[in-house]
Amino acid sequence: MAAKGSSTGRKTTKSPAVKKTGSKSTKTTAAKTTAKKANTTKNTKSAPKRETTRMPESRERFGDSILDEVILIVIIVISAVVFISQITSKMGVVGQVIGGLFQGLLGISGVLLPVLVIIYCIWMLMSEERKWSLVRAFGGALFLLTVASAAYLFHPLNVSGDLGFAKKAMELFDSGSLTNGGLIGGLFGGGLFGLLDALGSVIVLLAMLVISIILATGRSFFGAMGTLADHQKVRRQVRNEKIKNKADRIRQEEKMEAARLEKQEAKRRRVMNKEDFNIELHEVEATEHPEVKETVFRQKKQDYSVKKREPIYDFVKENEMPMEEPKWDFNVVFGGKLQVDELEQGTQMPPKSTERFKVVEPLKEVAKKQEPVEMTEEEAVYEKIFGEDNTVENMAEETPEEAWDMESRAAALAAEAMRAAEEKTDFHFADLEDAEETASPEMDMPEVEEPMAEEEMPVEEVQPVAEEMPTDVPAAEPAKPEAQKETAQQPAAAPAEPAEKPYVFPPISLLGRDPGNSSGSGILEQQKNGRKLEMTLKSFGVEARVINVSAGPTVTRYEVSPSQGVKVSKIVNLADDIALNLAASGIRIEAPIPGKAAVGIEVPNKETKSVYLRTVLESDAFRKHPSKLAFALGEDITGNPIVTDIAKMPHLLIAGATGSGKSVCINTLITSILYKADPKEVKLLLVDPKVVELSVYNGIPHLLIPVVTDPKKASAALNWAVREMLERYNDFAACGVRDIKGFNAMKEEKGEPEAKMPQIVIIIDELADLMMAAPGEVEDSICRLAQMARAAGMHLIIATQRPSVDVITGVIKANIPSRLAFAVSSGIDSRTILDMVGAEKLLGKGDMLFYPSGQAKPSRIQGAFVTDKEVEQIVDFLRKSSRPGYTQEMVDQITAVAKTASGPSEETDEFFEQAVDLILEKEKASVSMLQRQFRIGYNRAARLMDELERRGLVGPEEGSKPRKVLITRAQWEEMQSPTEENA
Ligand SMILES: Nc1ncnc2c1ncn2[C@@H]1O[C@H](COP(=O)(O)OP(=O)(O)OP(=O)(O)O)[C@@H](O)[C@H]1O
Repeated sequence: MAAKGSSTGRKTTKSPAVKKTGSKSTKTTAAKTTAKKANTTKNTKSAPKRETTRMPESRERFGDSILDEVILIVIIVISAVVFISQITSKMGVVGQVIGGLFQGLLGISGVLLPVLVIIYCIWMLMSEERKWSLVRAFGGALFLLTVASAAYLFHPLNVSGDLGFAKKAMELFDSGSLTNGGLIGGLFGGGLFGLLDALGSVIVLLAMLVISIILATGRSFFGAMGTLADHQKVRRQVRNEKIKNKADRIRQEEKMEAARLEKQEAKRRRVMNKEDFNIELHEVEATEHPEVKETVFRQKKQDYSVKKREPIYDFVKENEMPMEEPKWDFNVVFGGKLQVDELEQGTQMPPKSTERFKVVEPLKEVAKKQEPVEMTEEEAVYEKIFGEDNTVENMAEETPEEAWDMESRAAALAAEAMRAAEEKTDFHFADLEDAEETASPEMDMPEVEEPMAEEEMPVEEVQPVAEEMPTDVPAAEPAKPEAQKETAQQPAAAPAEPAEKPYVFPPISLLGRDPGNSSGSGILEQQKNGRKLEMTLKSFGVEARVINVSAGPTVTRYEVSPSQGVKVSKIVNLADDIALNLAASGIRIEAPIPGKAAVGIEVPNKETKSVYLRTVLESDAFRKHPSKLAFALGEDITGNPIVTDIAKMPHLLIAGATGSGKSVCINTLITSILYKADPKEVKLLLVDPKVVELSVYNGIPHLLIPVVTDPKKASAALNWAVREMLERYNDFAACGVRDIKGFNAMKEEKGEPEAKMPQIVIIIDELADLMMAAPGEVEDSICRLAQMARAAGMHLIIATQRPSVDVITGVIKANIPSRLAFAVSSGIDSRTILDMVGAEKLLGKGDMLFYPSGQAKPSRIQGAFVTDKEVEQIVDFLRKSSRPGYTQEMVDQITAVAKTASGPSEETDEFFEQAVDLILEKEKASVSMLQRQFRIGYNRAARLMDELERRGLVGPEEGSKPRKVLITRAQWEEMQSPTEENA
């Protein structure tokens, strides 16, 4: 079909030429009887000539017409006749003549000649390349000559040497047959043999054979050899590929099998966990927010773990953190004396838990083994607070100068003992006694076991029994009941007697120790990911090398150095593709890493690791930090502890979606202060409109006033803070100093250390709630504090889960330079907090971007983790060892401020009269004008405008135009006068 089609096509293209030729021959030859035939003949003959100009493509092709095909068929038939005539005598006389002629001339080659011709013609018919080739014909002839000569050499004819050439030739011709080379073979082969003998002749003939084949086929001999080699190479490659694929398949199957097994194992573990945990719907004890409910996973009630208030955190954490079970309690309380069997006997620990209470070497001995280290004065003090050798024995050996320490630590130990007993029995000593009065350094340790033995009884029964035998408990003399929780909930009613009592730093053992078993990404995984990263970038045309890898607790950073001419933005744009190739949940790209000629690609670890607050607090960075406001933030991307100074920030904005880790961060901040600063040096003002987050701190000595939960009071507290700040400025001016440092240094010099000013940290957990309640006042106070409080030693920490512009207003943002962003839901939120995207890529659970003032770019940090339970323990300890620092007087003072602060805003805004003056002066009114003029928030300005409208002073809203002022100054004065008269 194709051949037919092409032949039709060819005919169509050829027709004009045919026509032209026809007209030309008509002109030259007058009488043409068979014009068509003549035309056709002429056409075939003259075609090559014409086609040089008109149809160059068809000139090269033989067989474009049917006639060509006919010619080829005729040639094939003639060749067949020649061939048959030579192999049989049945072709008659003609056959005999033809046979004799060909065999006489060529011998065996006479048979090969028609065969070759037939093959060639068939090839011509089949092939697309239809052109006669002289070279091929020559190659064929050479081949026949070679064969004939070879036949002569192998089968020489016996020709008499005496004959002349003509006779000799006749004889060769006559004796030509299928077994020899005939006349031509005899002449050429004979000549060759005569000249080169047998070997030389064979070599020449072989050479001729190769040349003839090359010429006839048109294929290069060496090319063919090369192709053969290539074919073999390709075949080998294919075979290798197949083997590789098979290996890959097997590996894949193995992987899938491993994944399946892992899944099964995980399922099994989940089932086991489910058996261990009950799901309870826990209603938080906040009566003001009865709708607040959380689903928590709690360990099944065990006789030793029943407690009224359980911390709320997810069960994974509970599993991960062995500190939940007070291994360290026993170290500290019993100084390593208590043995496992005693414990088991006394506490009825379940077998799983007792593993953790292994025999602990007495700490004193451990201390002895340690090499004496030279300590600075500060470290020595620190060691007293943080060291684990604060056992009773050690305390007994202490000098009288350290008596305060002994006393306070005795209180601490008593508190520990009580807490341990409480944990075991659900019995709260706080309900019965005053820990301070009963603390005694000479505690009789074994007695401690007795209340624990009560554990064997059902929990319900423990309480009455405990009440009946208070003397059984070492630090449990009957005392006036002091309801600590009531203190927490009704702070104003907690008058604190001003008792001069030194602050006892909470022991570090109250915080859980890092078990150190979980790891970040392994080295192998890092190498694999590094290679994948390079390959991925390469596949997108980015030449880059991974030059360094830093593995942090939750993410691993690959430092990629791009080649010359690669745009950094190109790598940044590939973030999603890289995440896809590394099968990562999401990656963040830091381009470039500040101070390095590399781009940081942060990939989440498959296994994340919690950063324990204790680890950071025990680090030199925290211990040796000179500031009392050192904040143990967490660990950076390389796993180094990060400690920052709140005093330098000087104010901090913390924002992040719900559940991202803000509250834990605030807890670590407060805990850092509790471990670093005496209440005389640092005071806290905690504002918690959410009620549940910070109320736990009620009763600690650092608090200026009890935790403020009422938004109205919060705004009053901020007003108080502003006044305090201004008073401090007055004091500075009076003393001729510039800031709190100068003031305190001066007082120290004068020998009046008690007159020193404490630094104040104001912490607001959830700004959004405050902004809703009293937007204008809160914004005003925050701004004034943020602008001026630094020198006065007052610092603001503001947290919010709503990073929107109506909460974090431009004014607030402009005045709070340091930012801490936790995971947020969108790039827009990230921009609101950090002025750049990135926080939306964070992983949650304490993964944060810390952007302090003065730093070029935010740095990624995994926040330290402190559990609610640990916080409770620390607070319990502080409550028992010291008194709250606030007085009723102070609380009353703030309440009074609250009244005045809420007074005018409830009725008429304090700016009302000034607003009237302003609109009368400008003869127009708009909310933005009021905002600008009085520096108040939108809500307050809008309320002011509503009030103006209600009183008929301004007209209604007119879209974007300012409102009309409906009265004149004279009218307003008239309106005012009767009021004044009444007044
Ligand atoms: N640094 C951390 N390390 C490990 N896990 C953490 C860390 N911070 C928080 N988490 C986990 O995240 C959970 C939620 O944290 P947190 O309560 O602080 O969130 P939040 O941002 O305060 O939420 P909300 O705004 O709703 O109060 C915690 O219960 C804890 O399991």
